[in-house]
Amino acid sequence: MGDLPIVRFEEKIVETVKENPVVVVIGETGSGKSTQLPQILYRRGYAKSGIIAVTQPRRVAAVSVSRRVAQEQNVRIGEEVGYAIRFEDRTSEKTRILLMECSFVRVFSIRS
Ligand SMILES: Nc1ncnc2c1ncn2[C@@H]1O[C@H](COP(=O)(O)OP(=O)(O)OP(=O)(O)O)[C@@H](O)[C@H]1O
Repeated sequence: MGDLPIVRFEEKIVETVKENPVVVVIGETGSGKSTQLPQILYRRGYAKSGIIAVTQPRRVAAVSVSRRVAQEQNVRIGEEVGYAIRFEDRTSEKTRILLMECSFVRVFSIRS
């Protein structure tokens, strides 16, 4: 989605992430924070030694955003892009962008 507002700030975001352990990105609803930020970090190599984890407040949002990201990456869910919600783990060894519901984060980090 090259025309989403966040894409214009890619260089600034990457630069800021490089220099700071915690970065807060504020943007309008639909500006691309959930779908584009993980893809920006992914193409800049941030998943080489781990997983880019994205939290969503609700299960349905975790599934929907992961579907969107998988579609944009042209992969199937459970491959490079997956999601983990209660009672459903659609990840694999290949997964590098992981969408999860907030309440699942603790369980997942204990399990990994
Ligand atoms: N599953 C989907 N199917 C179709 N379009 C989608 C889907 N998910 C997101 N989009 C589109 O991609 C754009 C970016 O969505 P994204 O969720 O990344 O925005 P956001 O900045 O995280 O919004 P919010 O602050 O509401 O979470 C939106 O304009 C939306 O229309």
